[in-house]
Amino acid sequence: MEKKTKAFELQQLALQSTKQLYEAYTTSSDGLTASEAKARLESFGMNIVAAQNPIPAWKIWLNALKDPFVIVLLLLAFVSVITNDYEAALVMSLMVICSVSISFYQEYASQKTSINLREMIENTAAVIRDGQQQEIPMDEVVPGDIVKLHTGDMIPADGVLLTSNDLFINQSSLTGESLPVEKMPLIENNQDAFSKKSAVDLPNLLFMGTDVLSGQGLILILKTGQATFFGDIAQSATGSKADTAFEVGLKKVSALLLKMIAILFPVVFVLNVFTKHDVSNAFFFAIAVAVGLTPEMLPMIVNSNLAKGAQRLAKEKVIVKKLSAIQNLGAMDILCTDKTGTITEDRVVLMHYVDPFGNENEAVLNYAYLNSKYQTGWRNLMDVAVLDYFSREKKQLPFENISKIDEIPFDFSRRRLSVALSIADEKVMITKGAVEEMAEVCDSVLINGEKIALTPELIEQMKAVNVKMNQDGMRVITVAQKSIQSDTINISDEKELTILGFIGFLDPAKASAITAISSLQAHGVTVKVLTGDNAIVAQKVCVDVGINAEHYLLGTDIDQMSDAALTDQAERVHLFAKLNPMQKERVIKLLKQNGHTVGFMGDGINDAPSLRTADVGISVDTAADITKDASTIILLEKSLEVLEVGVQEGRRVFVNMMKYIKITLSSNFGNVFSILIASAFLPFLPMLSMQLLVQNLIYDVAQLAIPWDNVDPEEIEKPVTWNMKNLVHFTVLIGPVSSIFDVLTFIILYFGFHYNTVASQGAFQSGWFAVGLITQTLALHILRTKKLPFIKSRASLPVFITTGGVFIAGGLLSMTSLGHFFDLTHLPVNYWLIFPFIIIGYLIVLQVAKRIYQKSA
Ligand SMILES: Nc1ncnc2c1ncn2[C@@H]1O[C@H](COP(=O)(O)OP(=O)(O)OP(=O)(O)O)[C@@H](O)[C@H]1O
Ligand SMILES: [Mg+2]
Repeated sequence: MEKKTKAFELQQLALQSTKQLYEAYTTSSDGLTASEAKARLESFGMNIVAAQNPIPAWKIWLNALKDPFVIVLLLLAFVSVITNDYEAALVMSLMVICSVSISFYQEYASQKTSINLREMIENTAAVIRDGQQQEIPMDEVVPGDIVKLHTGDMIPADGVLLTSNDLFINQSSLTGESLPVEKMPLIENNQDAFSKKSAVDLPNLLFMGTDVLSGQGLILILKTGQATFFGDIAQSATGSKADTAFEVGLKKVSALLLKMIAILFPVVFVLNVFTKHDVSNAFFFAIAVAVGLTPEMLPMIVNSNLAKGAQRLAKEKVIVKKLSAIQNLGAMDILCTDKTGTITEDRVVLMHYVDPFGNENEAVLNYAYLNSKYQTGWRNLMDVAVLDYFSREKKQLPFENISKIDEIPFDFSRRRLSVALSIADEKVMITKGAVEEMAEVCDSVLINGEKIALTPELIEQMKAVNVKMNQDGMRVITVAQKSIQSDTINISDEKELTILGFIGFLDPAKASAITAISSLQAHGVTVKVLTGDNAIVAQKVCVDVGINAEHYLLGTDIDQMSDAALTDQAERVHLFAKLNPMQKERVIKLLKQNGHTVGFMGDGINDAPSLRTADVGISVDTAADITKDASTIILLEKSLEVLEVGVQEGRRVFVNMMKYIKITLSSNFGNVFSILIASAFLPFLPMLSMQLLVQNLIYDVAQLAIPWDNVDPEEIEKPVTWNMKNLVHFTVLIGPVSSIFDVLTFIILYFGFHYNTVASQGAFQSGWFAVGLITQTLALHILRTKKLPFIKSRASLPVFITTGGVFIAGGLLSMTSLGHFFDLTHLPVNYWLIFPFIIIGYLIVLQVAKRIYQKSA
């Protein structure tokens, strides 16, 4: 309903004249004043949608309270109060406070980290205020602002178009339609046609969440933030990126555990009712068992691991926009990258301006300069290089009276850029672009001021000039021109052009790319180059940085291949040249489908679709807004070296998270057996619900240190991926080891110490409490590494500290009167003499089981 009214309101506004709108919004073509803008920001609020708002602290507290562990504790506390056991109630309340505080803190801190990181990469909008154009953070745009739009910009908020120039918008986030839509302002003679259209189809309405594919425009902002059309759908749009393989695996594990709990709960309950004839105790015991099996720490450990990793990466100038991207970074086994700025220097330099035969020619430079200077689309490295050269060499144009008539912006399928100028009253169209695409639209060449029709010989001669330049690693662009009559130009005018000559840019391989690429390859990441440039230049650069580019595929080649054929080729080929944005994306999609975790690194607006499709989209801070928006990782310095560091960190995070999951899953699996056996045979509960919960809490706190743990270098040598089969195998093999020693403990306590009556249950429970706590904690040290624990691989100090904490807590509870709160009793000295042997026996068997697992995995 609300969406409808929003649309309706926008529609009504869109049909008003500019003058009416200026009045309604008390603004003008000079924009708002700074003070007015400030006042509006205060009354309308920041230009952000609710989905981007941080979760308020009270909600995080509430979420922490919703934890099953906490609920059971509260329930037990409540029962304790009813049964007048105030001591127990007090203890349980303390535990609740402790647990809730920890999870609140973790959750709050990871949210803060991710907000801080996001703030480091800011999108800006070009607003006109006080008659001046200025860049302001996009979230400070207010209704009434006038905003200038260019190729590659995101539309900052909902607005109405005032003027436009070949403006094409991608509205797919709103409509799902991926074809570009042309937008134009309302003028007298299109009013009728406009009034019949729905809001999204109105050519003069632009919406937040969409972006400029090409052209320019000027818009008046009507609605900002949550009031925008996008406001309501942002939630689903931002959350739409598919789960990472890790997240999928995590969900499977959680589902598995839930199933285990669902089956176990009734079984444990019924068994204990029959054997102990105490319904309420049996019920609470079953609940405590269920709580013990719930991996309540899982989200917390995962989040704090990721936040920790993101902070470390930020120090390396790698900004992670979405925390879960770190998992994919660690799992990535193919990195696709564009060429310019990634494996070549970030600066392209103009080196040559030559006529069709390769002789230096000032006219070629002058025309190239005019083209770059008067185009207003996205200015890329090559345009910058032309302008730089001109000013650095203090060149002067030999003409006067230049005015601009029109332009056709660059796009990645034409690979050309045209401007129409009037030079001393003569109208010319100047076009520059990729050699192959220019050849299609030129029919003559200018040689010594003379226009000569193209002949096969001439074409051969020019090709030789190009190839020579390409082989030297130079990218070449053709410059051409023709006289025109009309005052507008469009794509169909790009024909019958006369070639003036070529400009050559030096785009040399980066020295640092060589080491970075070999190191990535050594660590199991294959690097592939996906470029829009031609094959000869790209091949040269690939050879320079150590990428095997003997075989390559062109955009035109892959268009003729079936998905299956291309998948097969894409596995083997490392260089793809002359690709348009859609072709780049297709290669990535197919590699992904073939089971790889694929990263893509690019900085152009042509890279946005690929960045979105890749498992990890990597871009740079200087890239266009839509490019940054499509990426999950932003490098503050564009270099493959920091990426290498990022990959290592991603793997480290992955390994640490996996540790927790493996250990938790296997120890839970083992506990299931122990509890079933104890439930069936003992005349009393093997442990009180309270004791189970305390044990659980202590153990959980100990695991909080895992994100700070060391990782063996061998474990991050290769990409790390989720492997469900190995995980199940590990669980089934390792889990029962603890059951064996639990049962051994039961036997010792029951038969050796004769704790076999309800009256002596306290001692029995205390005995198992100590064994369970210590074995689970030490298991962490054995299972955290593939190597010999303590000697060949040592945990980090924080892990040792928390482990020590468990020992102290366990000792205090077992040996001092503190344990009485939980009905734990002192055990005879004899038991403590046997205790170390149980523990050591367990550790040895566990180490052996781990070895067996490794041999078989
Ligand atoms: N501003 C421009 N004017 C004319 N032609 C251009 C311009 N920008 C790019 N081209 C042509 O289009 C081709 C493809 O563009 P570009 O090199 O930016 O693609 P890409 O896929 O991003 O490649 P890269 O891997 O080098 O970044 C260029 O090789 C060049 O021939
Ligand atoms: Mg590029």
